[in-house]
Amino acid sequence: MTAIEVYRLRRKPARVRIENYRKYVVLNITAIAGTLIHTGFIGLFTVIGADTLALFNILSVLVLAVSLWLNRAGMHAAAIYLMCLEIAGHAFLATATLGAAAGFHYYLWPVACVAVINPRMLPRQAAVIGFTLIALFAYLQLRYAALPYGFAYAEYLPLLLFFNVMAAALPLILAVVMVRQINESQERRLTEIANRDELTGLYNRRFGNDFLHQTFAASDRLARNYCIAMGDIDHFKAVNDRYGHEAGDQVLEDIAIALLGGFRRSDCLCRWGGEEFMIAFPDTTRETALAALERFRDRLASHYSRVDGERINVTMSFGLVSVRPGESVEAAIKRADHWLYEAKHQGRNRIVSDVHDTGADVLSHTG
Ligand SMILES: Nc1nc2c(ncn2[C@@H]2O[C@H](COP(=O)(O)OP(=O)(O)OP(=O)(O)O)[C@@H](O)[C@H]2O)c(=O)[nH]1
Repeated sequence: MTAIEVYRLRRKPARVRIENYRKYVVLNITAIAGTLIHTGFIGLFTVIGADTLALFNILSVLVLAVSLWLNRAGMHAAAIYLMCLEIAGHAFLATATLGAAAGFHYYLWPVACVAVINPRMLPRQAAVIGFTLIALFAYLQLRYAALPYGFAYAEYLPLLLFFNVMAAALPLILAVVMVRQINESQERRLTEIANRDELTGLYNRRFGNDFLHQTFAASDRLARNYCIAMGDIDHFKAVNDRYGHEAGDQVLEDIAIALLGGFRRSDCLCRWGGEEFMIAFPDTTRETALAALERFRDRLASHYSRVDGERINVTMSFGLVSVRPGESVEAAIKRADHWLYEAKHQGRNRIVSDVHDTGADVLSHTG
């Protein structure tokens, strides 16, 4: 469970489901803000002499209190419908009483917006309700535009219009911002899922390949050093055979954690497949990459996985290449694979790297 989920779990009322927490908070804020606004309106309407409206606002406050209770009880859809009904009724009555110049019919816009984004409603149904509410807005505007204002403090009418337009815009903008946030976070999450290996959380082969293709071109253009290492756990089959597949998975996860702690953030760590890993070192000389791999191999020597009280220690072999100018991703990977094979052949637990400028030298680092 993520930290934010733990926080939500602590804060939410018992009957609100964790996946509805965001909805619960937004509805709560809306209902509380609505209650405060309507309480203010009770005073305002009493002062200007619109007693029917003042009485209606007492009813509005009660309706919003019921909505708050429904929201806390987990009945979010019922809370939304009740609030929308209250706002629409109030907009109608206030406009019919004070005229369109007071701007109460503007509250129909956020109600239409909430109706349309409510996921409980079918899209067609939501569209019909949305258009009906906007049609009601247009009707009120046309019908009551010329209604003479017959109450006290007429000079403050423009101020009331300004307040109503701003207050009505607030939930509208909040709703759109919320939808945007949800969209962006879902997009980020989907991209993460598509790019990551499920077991280890490292990047997967598809992402690794894309990364190599993108960074190779830039590196070549700028004549920068670039290294690639292919790594493979030694005798991993024996781990599976002796301790079981689940223990093998545990070892893979622990290796991934060790890899993440062992290299720079700019290096790209991928699970290439099975028990094979690819590390891309952009903007890095062969000597630096070799030193980093050596440090990692040292680290691995004192690194254990614990499975059912047993300590499992594994070693890894690496093939390292410094990318040649103009070399393709596929050719560089093939060479790294070749030196990995050579490392296995020479007895494992070592790093074998090429020296590309001669194409002949082979450095072998053993434990
Ligand atoms: N537990 C687990 N095992 C895996 C996974 N992917 C691949 N393997 C195992 O990794 C083992 C790889 O075995 P081999 O290719 O023979 O290589 P090795 O035993 O590591 O020997 P060398 O590479 O020659 O040192 C196989 O037993 C696979 O089943 C995985 O996701 N989880």
